Amino acid sequence: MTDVVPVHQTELEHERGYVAGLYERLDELRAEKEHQLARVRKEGPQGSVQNVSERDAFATLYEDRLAQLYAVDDRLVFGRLDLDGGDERYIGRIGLTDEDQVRLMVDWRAPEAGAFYQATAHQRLGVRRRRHLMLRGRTVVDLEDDVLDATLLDDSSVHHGAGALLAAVTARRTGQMGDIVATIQAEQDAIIRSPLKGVLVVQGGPGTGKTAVALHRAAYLLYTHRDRLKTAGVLLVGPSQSFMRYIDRVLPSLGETGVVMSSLGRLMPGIKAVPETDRRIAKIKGRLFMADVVANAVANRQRLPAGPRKVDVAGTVLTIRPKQVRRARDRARATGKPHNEARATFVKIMVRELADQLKDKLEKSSGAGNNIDRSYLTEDVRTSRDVRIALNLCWMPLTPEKLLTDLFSKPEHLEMAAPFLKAKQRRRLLRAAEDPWTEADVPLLDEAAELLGEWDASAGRAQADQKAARKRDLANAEATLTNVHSMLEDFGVDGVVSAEDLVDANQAGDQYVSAAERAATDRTWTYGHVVVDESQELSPMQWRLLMRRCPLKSFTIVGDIAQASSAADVTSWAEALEPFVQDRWRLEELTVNYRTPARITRMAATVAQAAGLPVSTPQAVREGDWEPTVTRVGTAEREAALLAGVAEDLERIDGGLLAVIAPVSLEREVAEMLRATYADRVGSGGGGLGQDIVATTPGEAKGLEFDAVVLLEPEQIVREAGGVVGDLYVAMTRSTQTLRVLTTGELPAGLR
Ligand SMILES: Nc1ncnc2c1ncn2[C@@H]1O[C@H](COP(=O)(O)OP(=O)(O)OP(=O)(O)O)[C@@H](O)[C@H]1O
Repeated sequence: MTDVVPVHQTELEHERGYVAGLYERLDELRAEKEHQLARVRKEGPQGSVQNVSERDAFATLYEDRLAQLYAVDDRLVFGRLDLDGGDERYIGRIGLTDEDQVRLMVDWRAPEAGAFYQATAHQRLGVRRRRHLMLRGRTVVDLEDDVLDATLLDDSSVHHGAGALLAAVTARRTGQMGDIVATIQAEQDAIIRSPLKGVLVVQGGPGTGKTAVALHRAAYLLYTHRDRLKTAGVLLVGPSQSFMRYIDRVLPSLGETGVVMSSLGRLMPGIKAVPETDRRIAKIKGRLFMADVVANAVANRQRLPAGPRKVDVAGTVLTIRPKQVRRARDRARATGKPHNEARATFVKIMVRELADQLKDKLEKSSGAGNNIDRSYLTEDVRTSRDVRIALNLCWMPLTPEKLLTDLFSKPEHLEMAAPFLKAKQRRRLLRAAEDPWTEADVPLLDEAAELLGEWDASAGRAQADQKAARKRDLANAEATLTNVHSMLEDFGVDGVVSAEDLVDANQAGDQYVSAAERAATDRTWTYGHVVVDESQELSPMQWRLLMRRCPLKSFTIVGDIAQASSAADVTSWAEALEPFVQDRWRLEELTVNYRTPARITRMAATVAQAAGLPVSTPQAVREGDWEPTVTRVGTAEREAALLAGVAEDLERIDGGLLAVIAPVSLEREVAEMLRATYADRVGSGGGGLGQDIVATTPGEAKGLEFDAVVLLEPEQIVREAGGVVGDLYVAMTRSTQTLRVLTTGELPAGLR
């Protein structure tokens, strides 16, 4: 009898040998870069300015490359293609060549790697066999072959494993999202590699890999369109800080660090907004008419005095008349500049007119002729405290924060700016001046910043100077690049470095900041591409802000319209996008659920459909081991039932991650209950180090996943969402293994 193990073993040994070679090369490259970096650093700050800045530019390049080489260590290689011509092609996180430029491994994003994800038995794309390599540490521990060429089926080297995809989707969750680079499915790959231009909407039910696809697409676009995107950058927007923490390791593991990641609450540099807990407020602040409210609020800060106003200029009393202010105001507004910048025009006109008035008065009182120096008079007017106060009352320089604080804390300001809102709606918007900014305020602050412009006109000039200097530097850098071309080639980075890289590196020496870092701190930065996750949640005002961040309108928008909470207030992508791009967007759909077992998706879909949500019948990759349960208990028994359920589920998931998802009003109580038994094991969001139990809410759990979910009081969750079932649907679809529903009251339709 022939034993199958030796054949498998032979193949395994073969792959181990090859993979060891790849790691050897990786180590070599690291050592090389370390050495080059040390050498450059050792040179110290000598030589001409140009030498010093060239040295800094190289140091930064080596540091970036080193960071990338270190980030890709885990599962460096994951696939092999056997091609018709007899060639073998290894697919991994980055491309590797040996000293003679012979290719050892292809970057998964390169066109030559596409077949790894796209080839099927029907459309082989020249592939005879696709092999998945499963690694632990640096060792290949298993193989899995997809045979696409039927003549290979009897080949003894073919190995059918347990299924790379199944192994990936059943792996225990850690509270941190991992990449899916080894098992991207064909429908996902087509989206990841879709062209850069235009607006791409990716619609998919829960767990279909929308977040994973969004992240891999960001990495793919940066790789494929490096020239265009390296300097402008890519912005990735997610719903909350806990979500951003959940996904923040994925891009580095794909060797990419150039993406600016931001939650909706952090899109305005310098503002750390908290979630808006009152959905009614979020809804009002999210509507597009708020742009008019903000514009009105700005216009209302360009005021006419009620009557003539006397001002003292160096002992002479002058009069500021409403008519005069109106004229100056109209001319300043006609410049089309933002408030703070147009103010300079307003002040200039007023000062000139007052100086004329002063001149007349002085001449009249002294009887002197036309011989008073105008510049002295202008200076007198300008430095008069009375004049300064009077002009400020007419046209005060403002920050976005000050404008909105006044707007929402002074009822008369709000009434003037939003006369078309009902009194009840305006009352709802009022807040104390010291209240923290919420996510719903961020687009309004951004709108205000846009209309107010730079605080100080000289800051605008400084920016223009900076731009001119940058242009000069770019020209110099182009010249430098030509000189160092051959040097770069030696280091294997030619083409990776651009003139912009050199300028950036030159600008600040050790305080070098990448395009991504600069973009993250500059509100007016415009990106080359924007990826938006959980985008069904965005309000029209949030869309408006994001559209401003990418005038080229190059977007990847992923989400599930059925998961929308009530605050988002949209029922279709067409409705959400129409105001900004009309019908110029394309739709792709993801149809397979990789997260949630079929038993759970069926129950969640029933609940969604009972509420009239347009949820299609889910297709899940596995059935799951445990039937979801729904239990009704008396209020007095709720705690005991919860703790018993948690204990049982923890045992089932054996070291995995468990979440109790509760209505917002119960979250704190639930966290305390859990802490009384599990102490430090209890965390929030996606959990933390050593925390395998999480107390959370449907809003916070959006986009995250857990091995077990215990869901408390579903009817109350629906009530808190203003009767919309989206949040409950989100909560029910977070689990990778078990779902347990506990209620003391009614149950929503579909769960009864
Ligand atoms: N091709 C794949 N191979 C392995 N795992 C995958 C694949 N696609 C998705 N997954 C896994 O399925 C889970 C769900 O993916 P993801 O969070 O991206 O879904 P989603 O569509 O954004 O979900 P939701 O809208 O419910 O938040 C993740 O654990 C992800 O790693």
